[in-house]
Amino acid sequence: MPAITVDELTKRFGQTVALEALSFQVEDGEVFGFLGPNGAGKSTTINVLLDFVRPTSGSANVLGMDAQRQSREIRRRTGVLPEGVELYDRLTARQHLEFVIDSKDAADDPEALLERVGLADAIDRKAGGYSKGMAQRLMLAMALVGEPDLLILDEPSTGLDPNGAREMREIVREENERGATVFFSSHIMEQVETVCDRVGILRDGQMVAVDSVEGLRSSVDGGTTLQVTVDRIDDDALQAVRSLPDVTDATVESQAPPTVVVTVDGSKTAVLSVLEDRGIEIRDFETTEASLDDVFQSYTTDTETEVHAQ
Ligand SMILES: Nc1ncnc2c1ncn2[C@@H]1O[C@H](COP(=O)(O)OP(=O)(O)OP(=O)(O)O)[C@@H](O)[C@H]1O
Repeated sequence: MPAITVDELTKRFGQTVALEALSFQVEDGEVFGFLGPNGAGKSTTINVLLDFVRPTSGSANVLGMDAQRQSREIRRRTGVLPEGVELYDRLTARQHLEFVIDSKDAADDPEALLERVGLADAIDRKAGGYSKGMAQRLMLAMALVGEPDLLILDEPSTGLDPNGAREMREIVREENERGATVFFSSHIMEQVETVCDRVGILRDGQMVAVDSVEGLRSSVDGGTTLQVTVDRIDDDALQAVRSLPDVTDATVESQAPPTVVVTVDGSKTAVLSVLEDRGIEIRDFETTEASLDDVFQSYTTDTETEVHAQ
C-alpha cells in the first residue's frame, strides 16, 4: 500500500489555481523529494494531506486513510515539520516537546530528541531567543516524537547552515532506516540528491516529472558533456562524431591544443573510438554531468520565462 496517494487534486484560491488535477504516489518506505519553485503548490499539497486545507476537487489518501475524513488518526501517525509556523516565545524547547509528547500519547525523552537535532544545550531556554536554525531544529525534534510512520517536512532546511542541512539529511536517512516514509519539499535540487529515492517536480500545480535523480538527469537534453583534448582535429572527424546516434552536438572550443566538446547521452567510448579510428591522438578527456540546477531549470522554466527568471 502506498504511503501517500494524491488523486486528481485541484485547489483554487479565488482566481488562483494552486493545484490542477495533481496525481502522484509515494511508496511505503521511500524518501520522496517534492520539488518546485516558489508558488508551485508544495505547501498547498502538504496542507491538503494534513487537512489544513480542503481541496476544491479530487482526493488524498495518507497511510491508507482518507485525508479529510481520518485526519486525526493521520496526524497521530505522522510527524510534521510545517513551513512558517511560529514557536511559542515563552515556552522552552522541553515544554514544546512535552506538549507534543502528551498530545501524541508518546513516551519520548525530550533530552534525547534534542540531542539528536543538536539542540540539547538549549533545552531549558525560551524559544523566543532562538535563531532561525535553532527554531528549525526544535521543530524537527517535534516532528520526530512518537516514531511516526510518515514524516512530512516542508522545506526542512530553511534557516539551516550547511552543517545543519547535512545533519537534517542524516536524520532523514536514520528515520528512513527505522522504517519511516519521508516526504519532504524543497526548492533546492541539491538538497534532495543524496537522500531521495525519487523526486517529483511540481510546476504550476502539476507534476511535470517523477523519477530518481539519476533518471531526471539523463532525461534532460545534454545530460553529459564530454571534453576531449586531441593533437589535431578536422571537419571529417568532427562530422563523424556528430553522426553518432547518442551525440546531439560537437564543437571545437579551443585550438591550442584543440578541445572537442561533445554533448552525449549514451556511450562516451564511441566518441573516443571514432576519433582514434581516424588516427587522432587523445591527450585527455573529461566528462561533466548536467548540474542539478540544469535539471531543475529545464523542468521549471520556459524559454520565454527564462529571461524573467534570470
Ligand atoms: N491561503 C491562500 N490564499 C490564497 N492563495 C493562496 C493561499 N495559499 C496558497 N496560495 C497560492 O497558491 C499558489 C501555491 O502556493 P504554495 O504556497 O502551495 O506554493 P509553494 O510551492 O509551497 O511555494 P513556496 O516554495 O514559496 O513555499 C500560490 O500562487 C499562492 O499564492
